[in-house]
Amino acid sequence: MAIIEVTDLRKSYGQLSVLEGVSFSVAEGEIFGILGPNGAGKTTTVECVEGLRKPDGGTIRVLGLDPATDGRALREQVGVQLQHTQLPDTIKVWEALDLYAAFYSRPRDWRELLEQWGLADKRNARFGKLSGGQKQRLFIALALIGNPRVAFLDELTTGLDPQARRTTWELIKQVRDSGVTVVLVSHFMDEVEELCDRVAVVDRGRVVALDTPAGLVDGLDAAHEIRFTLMAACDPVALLADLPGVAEVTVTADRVVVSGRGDFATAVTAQLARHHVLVSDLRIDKRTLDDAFVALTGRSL
Ligand SMILES: Nc1ncnc2c1ncn2[C@@H]1O[C@H](COP(=O)(O)OP(=O)(O)OP(=O)(O)O)[C@@H](O)[C@H]1O
Repeated sequence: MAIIEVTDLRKSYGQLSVLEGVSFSVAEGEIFGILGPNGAGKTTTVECVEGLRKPDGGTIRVLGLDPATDGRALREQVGVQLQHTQLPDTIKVWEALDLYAAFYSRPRDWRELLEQWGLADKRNARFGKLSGGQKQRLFIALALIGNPRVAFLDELTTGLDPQARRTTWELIKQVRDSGVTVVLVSHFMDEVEELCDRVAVVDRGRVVALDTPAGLVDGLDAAHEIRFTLMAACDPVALLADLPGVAEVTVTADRVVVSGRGDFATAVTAQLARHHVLVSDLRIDKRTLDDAFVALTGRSL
């Protein structure tokens, strides 16, 4: 079931047209990513869906409600990650959670969230004294305090070290597994690849692709490649060209390049083993979400 439906969303700031017909839907229980270069219109899109900005055209339904007119009813069911400037430096961690819990009729127990997000020993610390990572985790805890059905998270792991990012990813998967739908705005390809069930790539105010991360990579014209050196004479074209997923086999002296799509690497390596073909320097060059992004937008993040 779609929990968010956005159809032909349009928005201009004065003469600047920022959204030119954005459409997508988010299914209940998924982690949905919004990926795009700077200025593509991601924040504008998400803030229209959250009811924080007013669109010029198109329709938005969140849990069947229009955020522009049913904001009050939606606020109970939607969690939004705050931006860094929105808490005073002097507020204590527990006070922030207690304050935000008071806005909701069925809030989560904030002590539980403190434990879950590794902030229990920072309960009495002032916001201004927290590290970047601790602030980030507090913002996520605040987005979840109202027991939302949908959570919007923007730049989830900015400022976190590699281990803290991995921990955050695991926690976000748990949030999804507990039934909360997550909309994630991100600049990080690895994060999107690891977390998102589906991704909308936004560029110049339009959705230029919408698929699973693997589907976006498979849609590339350029295929994955396997390269290896033959250690004894054999005919790799006869052996490999007809395997499922293989597009082309090129041989230059003893060096072989096999290009293909999907999981063709398993078929190729199994076939080599079955025919006792010994190879060396085997390398697999997989296309990545980064490649797909560059192909779709002409830019790298
Ligand atoms: N309130 C505003 N008034 C005028 N222009 C704005 C306003 N908010 C955003 N813009 C402009 O609209 C365009 C899209 O901005 P938006 O913040 O939606 O993009 P974004 O994809 O989220 O970018 P980033 O990744 O840099 O956050 C940009 O050119 C931005 O300068």
